Amino acid sequence: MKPILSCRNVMVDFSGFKALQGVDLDVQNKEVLFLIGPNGAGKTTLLDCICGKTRASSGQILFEEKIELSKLPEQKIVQEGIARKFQAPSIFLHLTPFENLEIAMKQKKSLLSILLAKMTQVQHEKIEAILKKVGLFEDRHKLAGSLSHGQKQWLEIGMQLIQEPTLLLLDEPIAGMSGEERTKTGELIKEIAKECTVVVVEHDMEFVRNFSSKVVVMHEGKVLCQGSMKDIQENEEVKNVYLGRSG
Ligand SMILES: Nc1ncnc2c1ncn2[C@@H]1O[C@H](COP(=O)(O)OP(=O)(O)OP(=O)(O)O)[C@@H](O)[C@H]1O
Repeated sequence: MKPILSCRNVMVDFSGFKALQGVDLDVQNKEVLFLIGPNGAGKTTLLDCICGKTRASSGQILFEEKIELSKLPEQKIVQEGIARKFQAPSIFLHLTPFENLEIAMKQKKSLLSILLAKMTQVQHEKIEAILKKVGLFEDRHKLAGSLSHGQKQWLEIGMQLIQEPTLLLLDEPIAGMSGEERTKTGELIKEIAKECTVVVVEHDMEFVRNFSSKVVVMHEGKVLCQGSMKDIQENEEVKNVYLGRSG
């Protein structure tokens, strides 16, 4: 099977500091791939390179076998179907979940024109479907600022999903969440992966164990190893650099 995303020898140099030192990674269509590894391993930098926030100093990042992402501006990468959710939610707290999704759906217009413009029935239904998917339908008319931390994160995921991405990048999506919210987020990721490939940066090993289809371990700007969670846990190098001897 051809990978949906293929990174070859990707390097990032921050004024002499080599944050990525030749990353080779294939991501298959509709898999839930977890990127793990010690602090500073380069996980976030790799997501930044894929979505165009950071430029690779060399190497290739090929999307859908033909689109060279390392040459494209961020907005064009979004248009190609790659969505990125950052750690901190960037939702409008003084608007409702419904309105937030409305804005995300019509990204390029001004805030006022979006809220004044009439919505088609199809658009309305699309927003409602996303609200149901992320578990916010009941709360769709509350102020987003009054939602729990987990609900705010789900709203932001919904704002990415409404763009109908092919590849969704999530950076530590369960940070700060309660146990119940973590499980719901894992279930949501599994649901999303029916239609979209998902790459998740995560430190919580229980979460990775429960919801990953593939795990990639990064260390010092490179891929150290990859496989199932079981493969990873049995790998001696991974035990040494990350999971510890008891891991
Ligand atoms: N803009 C930057 N300028 C200089 N160095 C940077 C920059 N961004 C990241 N780094 C460095 O690059 C290395 C990789 O950082 P990155 O955030 O990708 O690691 P990470 O694996 O995501 O770590 P964590 O798990 O702590 O989030 C770190 O040493 C970091 O300090």
